[in-house]
Amino acid sequence: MNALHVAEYTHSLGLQAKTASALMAKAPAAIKNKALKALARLLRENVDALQIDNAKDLERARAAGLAEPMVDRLKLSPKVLETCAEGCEQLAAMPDIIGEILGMKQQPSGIRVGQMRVPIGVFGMIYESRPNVTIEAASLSIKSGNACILRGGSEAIDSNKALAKLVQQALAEAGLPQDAVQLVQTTDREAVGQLIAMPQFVDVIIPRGGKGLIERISRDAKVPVIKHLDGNCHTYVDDPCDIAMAVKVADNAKTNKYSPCNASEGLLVARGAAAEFLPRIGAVYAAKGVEMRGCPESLAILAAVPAAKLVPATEQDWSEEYLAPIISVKIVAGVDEAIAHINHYSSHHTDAILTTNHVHAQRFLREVDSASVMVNASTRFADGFEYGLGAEIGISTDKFHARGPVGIEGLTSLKYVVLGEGEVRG
Ligand SMILES: NC(=O)C1=CN([C@@H]2O[C@H](COP(=O)(O)OP(=O)(O)OC[C@H]3O[C@@H](n4cnc5c(N)ncnc54)[C@H](OP(=O)(O)O)[C@@H]3O)[C@@H](O)[C@H]2O)C=CC1
Ligand SMILES: N[C@@H](CCC(=O)OP(=O)(O)O)C(=O)O
Repeated sequence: MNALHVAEYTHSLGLQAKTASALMAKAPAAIKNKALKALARLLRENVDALQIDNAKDLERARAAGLAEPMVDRLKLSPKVLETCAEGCEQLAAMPDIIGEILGMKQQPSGIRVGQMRVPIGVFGMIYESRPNVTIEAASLSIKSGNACILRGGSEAIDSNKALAKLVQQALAEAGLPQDAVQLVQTTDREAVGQLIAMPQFVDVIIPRGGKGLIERISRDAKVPVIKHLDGNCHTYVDDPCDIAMAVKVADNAKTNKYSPCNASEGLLVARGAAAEFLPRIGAVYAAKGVEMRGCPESLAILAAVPAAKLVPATEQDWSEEYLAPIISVKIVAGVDEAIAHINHYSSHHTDAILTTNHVHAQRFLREVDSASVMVNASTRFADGFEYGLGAEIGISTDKFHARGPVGIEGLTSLKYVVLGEGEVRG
């Protein structure tokens, strides 16, 4: 496709989405739930076929030398597909919030004023090469009565095309417009440029990705944006803290999975806890092959850990999102320095304190300026499903409209509803 064809193609996706969105906005809950249940069934019926399409993506990715954590996120294993199917069923079982009226109150003039929850309309989403996101985004879009245009990562194109076909089949089975969920079928980035510049069709753009994507969106978007960007997340081990718990949580926060945006990339340790904590977490990371990029003081302690991969940290490391078996390690004086470091270097995604001091915990929750702030829990929990939202569009690193994991509510807005009996303003 040349640039002109990409523009025409993206324009047609926009027009179709806009038309479908009007039908989705008034679709009854039972019909939307029928589509979600049909999608769950189709995912289960097509596990083998989906593996074949996914294998094409995996083969290309391996041939291109994609890093193992990135290959891992590309996989559509039967387990991943079952989780997607269960997610659709869970969304179907959740109450429909579209059309609900909140806070209706009579005013001195006699009119009653409340707010009605309505779909946003059409959202365009650009996301990484993780094909299960196609199902999470599609299912949330259906449940929230929106239409969407999905542009997944180019490495996942075959998997995404196969999944999008099933989504459209499910929509058709339920009698909903197939164009309510459309996948951009080309990997040409020109389509991204078009998608973010069609305010006549697209109400909001959700970019889910790293720094290259941020730059493009900031430069070219003509549509409102809810950013879902990089995660330079921290775990701060306080003094005092339960050291055994801190080792378990800091291990999970880094090594449970390396590619997600909610994995911890920085480990801060209070000076008073370092002598006891660092050798223990150092041994765990060493056993898992995690490289530790430390400040001089932390390296002096970690040097005693057999087989530890130690590298002196540079200034750049404090800002780095590795998405790999690497973590930066810094000893800080205490909670004040930890909060200051996080507010300076973190990407305001998710940060955690591990402590037994209530005042320190409260200060961390109030003073750390991130979308999720946690006490005694792994940053890996920053996820819509884990937060009880059923599924997630992603983790918003913006402050407006939606912040943190975004579920159904994040895809809606509230409009004012005014009910009168002929009142006029004096
Ligand atoms: N906050 C959140 O919810 C989430 C954030 N992330 C973040 O995403 C990043 C990891 O994913 P990664 O795949 O490396 O992210 P990228 O930003 O490289 O890619 C994400 C998507 O953006 C597209 N893209 C990237 N740059 C451009 C550009 N200049 N113009 C047009 N499209 C572009 C990619 O397309 P193409 O395939 O063509 O490269 C892909 O579809 C990490 O920073 C991670 O934290 C990941 C998941 C969730
Ligand atoms: N909320 C998700 C994070 C998804 C995420 O960041 O994905 P990716 O960057 O593709 O590895 C989870 O924890 O499963």
